Amino acid sequence: MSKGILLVNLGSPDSTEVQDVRTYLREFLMDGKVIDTPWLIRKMIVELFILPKRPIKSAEAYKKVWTDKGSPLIVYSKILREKVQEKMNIPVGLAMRYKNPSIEFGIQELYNKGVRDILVVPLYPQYTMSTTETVADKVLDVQKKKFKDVNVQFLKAFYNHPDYIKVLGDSIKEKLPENYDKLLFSYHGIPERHDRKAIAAAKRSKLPIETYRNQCLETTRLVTEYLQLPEDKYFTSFQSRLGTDPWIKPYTDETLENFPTDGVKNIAVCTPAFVADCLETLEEISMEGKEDFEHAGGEQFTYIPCLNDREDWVETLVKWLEGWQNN
Ligand SMILES: C=CC1=C(C)c2cc3[nH]c(cc4nc(cc5[nH]c(cc1n2)c(C)c5CCC(=O)O)C(CCC(=O)O)=C4C)c(C)c3C=C
Ligand SMILES: [Fe+2]
Ligand SMILES: [Fe+2]
Repeated sequence: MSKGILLVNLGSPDSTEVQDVRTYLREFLMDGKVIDTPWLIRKMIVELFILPKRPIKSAEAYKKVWTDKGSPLIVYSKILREKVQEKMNIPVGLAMRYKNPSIEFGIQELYNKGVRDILVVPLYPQYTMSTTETVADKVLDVQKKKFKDVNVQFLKAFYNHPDYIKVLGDSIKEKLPENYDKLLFSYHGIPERHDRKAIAAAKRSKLPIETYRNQCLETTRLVTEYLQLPEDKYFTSFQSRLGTDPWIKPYTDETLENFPTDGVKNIAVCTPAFVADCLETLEEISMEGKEDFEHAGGEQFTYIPCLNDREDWVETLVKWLEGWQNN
């Protein structure tokens, strides 16, 4: 059967217009694996409490990072796809979980090229219900409805894969200033409840599972071991909290505000839950986070970019994908 690859990332609004941001947020937040309440309650939370005002604020944030070619997340994902395609002799497609190019479009493109056996690559190093699981649900849903003769498989989360740890470690080493007080690993957060659900599901199925929080801590542990950093030189925190539920801690915004009072004035920040720079890294961390840190008395803030289209990251992906192709 003819093989192909589908890279999948989260997705962005089609433009920075408030209406486009609202449509995007509606699709994203009405996903039951993102806001995991019964449908009616979710609909009320999203329509009454989030969608009236949040799109206005988010549209302003998107405007600060938008490029001539569109959203950074999509632009970097497209370049990554092109570079991986250049090195592979089977079709490589790209899709977004929300908005465009959709998963259905991505599978259709591969299908039109004769592909009937697809490896889906969720571009998230750590797995959790609001990322990897929802990609799998959507792909399987589309496959059952429209592509019954297509076989799909999924690349496993790679948060502890030695190849990934090496690429991430090298990307950090290249940007880490000589004199810094701490390297902050800021991961996207999730509600604590999502990890509790993962533990409960693992117990029921008797399968081993790492919570999302533990996967993040493991990525930090392996990278700092690779870089031989002493324990007092790094810290892990969780960003992008939404709503009033408790999310996994410690929170990045509080960490950045408290660092200077604790004598931590020169920092570098990396964001290993994201493989491509996006709103959450460029605006929330490298702009807002930097400003809050400096306002609290911080002196030096170095943002370490995501892997984006780094050559060693492209080569690593190609190595993994060829492993599947030749299997
Ligand atoms: C309940 C809400 C959210 C959960 C859970 C969540 C998990 C989660 N998200 C990412 C990756 C990204 N999130 C991005 C933006 C973003 N995330 C949420 C909410 C939740 N995320 C919102 C509302 C937004 C939109 C922006 C905003 O209004 O603040 C992005 C950036 C998208 C872009 O266009 O650049 C990414 C990437 C992960 C990895 C994750 C769980 C681990
Ligand atoms: Fe998010
Ligand atoms: Fe954010």
